[in-house]
Amino acid sequence: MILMQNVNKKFEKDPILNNVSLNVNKGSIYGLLGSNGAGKTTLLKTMAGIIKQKSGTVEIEQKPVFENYSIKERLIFIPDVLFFFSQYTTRQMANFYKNMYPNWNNDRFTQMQLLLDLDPDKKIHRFSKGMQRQVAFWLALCAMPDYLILDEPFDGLDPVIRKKIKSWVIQDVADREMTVVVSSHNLSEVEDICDAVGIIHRGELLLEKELDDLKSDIHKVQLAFKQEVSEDIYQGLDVLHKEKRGSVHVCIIRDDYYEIEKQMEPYDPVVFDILPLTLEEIFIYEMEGAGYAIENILL
Ligand SMILES: Nc1ncnc2c1ncn2[C@@H]1O[C@H](COP(=O)(O)OP(=O)(O)OP(=O)(O)O)[C@@H](O)[C@H]1O
Repeated sequence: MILMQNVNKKFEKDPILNNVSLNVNKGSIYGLLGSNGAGKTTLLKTMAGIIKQKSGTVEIEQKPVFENYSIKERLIFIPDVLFFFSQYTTRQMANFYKNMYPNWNNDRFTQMQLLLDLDPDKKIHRFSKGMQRQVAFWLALCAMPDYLILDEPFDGLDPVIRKKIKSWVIQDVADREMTVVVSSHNLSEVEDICDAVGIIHRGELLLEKELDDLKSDIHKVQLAFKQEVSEDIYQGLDVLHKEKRGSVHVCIIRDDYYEIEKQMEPYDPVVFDILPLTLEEIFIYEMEGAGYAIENILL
């Protein structure tokens, strides 16, 4: 489990992280979302123990991460700007990783070579940007980390490789409870793999939610009635947003499906549809409820 509590970080005098607290459960995939400059990279580097917070605590398995060698040999951070030793081939990097990470798996290195179709003896800097990213995942996953922290990991990967790598990550989460944190600007990019999502804006964590809770609990409802109806129809329901499109009422309600049905039935609607929301829609309304326009933060 990764736990950050009241973390503050400044660069010179500029506050970059403001009182950030977050919680990543073991064996889960946590999506960290935010616009350019929101503080995602700074937060991930702090979480990975690469930089030190000014105040607050950053712990993995209840131990501080910074300068903690026993945690770091089980944790891999793939940065948004990749780093490899110049002139090194993937095989040479693999030898370096073998010494750094005690759980290194050589058989896996050979198996993945076939699946990725990359030459391990070619100098990495001669690969394309997307291929270098594949090398980063290849090495990271062969190190068998318990914690994988990924900063904008899928940028530059083609859709086929992206799918393949996502499935390997998910497999490791399922098979051996690897814990993953992944940052992105794009909700739809991480929606299919995450169990929980946090949104950071100007160094503050605005929202942190488990996706299952969100999805089962929020609905788009379309209603039309023979006669005019008053606002009473919504009484007792948690309505996040409502608008009228012609004669159709469209509203977003955070409530149980059956509760909504029970409430509306006495008004005998001629149109009554309860629809699920996409994750992007859910966040738009959640953030609207918190007083933020998500368009300025993510879209
Ligand atoms: N080494 C540094 N020195 C000074 N300021 C920095 C440094 N690194 C980051 N910052 C500042 O911290 C803020 C947050 O940057 P950060 O890279 O964490 O954001 P981000 O959410 O990852 O952005 P992006 O999506 O653009 O990569 C920015 O205002 C940036 O200018």
